[in-house]
Amino acid sequence: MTDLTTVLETSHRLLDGPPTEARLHELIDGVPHVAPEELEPWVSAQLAQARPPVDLAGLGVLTGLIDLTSLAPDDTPERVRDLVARAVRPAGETADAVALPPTAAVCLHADFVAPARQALDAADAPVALAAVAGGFPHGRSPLAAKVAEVRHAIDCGADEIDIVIDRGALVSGRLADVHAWVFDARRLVERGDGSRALLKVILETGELPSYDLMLAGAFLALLGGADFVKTSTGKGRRGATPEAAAVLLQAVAHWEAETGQPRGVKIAGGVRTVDQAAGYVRLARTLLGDDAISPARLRFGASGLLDDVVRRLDPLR
Ligand SMILES: O=C[C@H](O)COP(=O)(O)O
Repeated sequence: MTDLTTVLETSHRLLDGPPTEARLHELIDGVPHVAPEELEPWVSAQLAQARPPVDLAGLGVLTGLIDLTSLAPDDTPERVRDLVARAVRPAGETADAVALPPTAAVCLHADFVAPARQALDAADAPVALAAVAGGFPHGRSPLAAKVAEVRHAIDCGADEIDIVIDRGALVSGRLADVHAWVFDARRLVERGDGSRALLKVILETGELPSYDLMLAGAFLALLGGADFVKTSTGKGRRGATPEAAAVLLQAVAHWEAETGQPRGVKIAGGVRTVDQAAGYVRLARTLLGDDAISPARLRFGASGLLDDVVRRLDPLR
């Protein structure tokens, strides 16, 4: 895991100084441009070669990449406990339960971290607790409120924090503001005992007008210390698309080439079927390599994907 000093040193090296507006613009201008006329046919060709998993092992790998999510306005502590039980034992209390591993994480609103922590600790299973925080889904709360929400989630025991970028700042070219909020959040996920939570940064790609802006936002998030860049909140007009995921994967590949630091991509919003997920896995494998097909590098933030995984167990029982 990259520590805060490394984040600062890497940023200083790439920018050749502090994160001023001018230096950030220069850096982002140097990130390879995404041409839609090349990206879109390339993505289609990749998707045509995707092979959905058909056996228990393959479905298990996919399960282990899921951040099982509930971000409904009418969530309750009871629903949160059910979600945790499902994440821990995705196939339920049957003999097949051994066939599927736990999901990578559960992902919840920040006010449900405490009951989820309790349930996860009681289950003693390797499932991380992720919370959306910082004015999710729009990020338009005052900074003090965003800070307090992230801290609350950390203090209640979150292992991972999903924040949204300042999209207005990105779209209007205020790159220093985009970077500053990510870096603030990166500092906030540090705990008093020297450990820290993971930071995932949501671009809300479905609301961004160009692939270049997605790439710029993702690269700024990585520069600010994001462990993962994430496509969507699931609350926008459009969730993840294979093209947006490919752009974020390219940003992570470029980051790794420049810094030697591996980072991850979380694909979220509207991923409901194993076939869809297989397309994204294909893109990740092609752009980041086989080793990236692990929860340290690839996640699916999804409320319904696990249902399809479990459905596909039926013929195998
Ligand atoms: O971060 C996760 C998303 O909110 C999940 O979206 P979904 O309900 O479309 O799967």
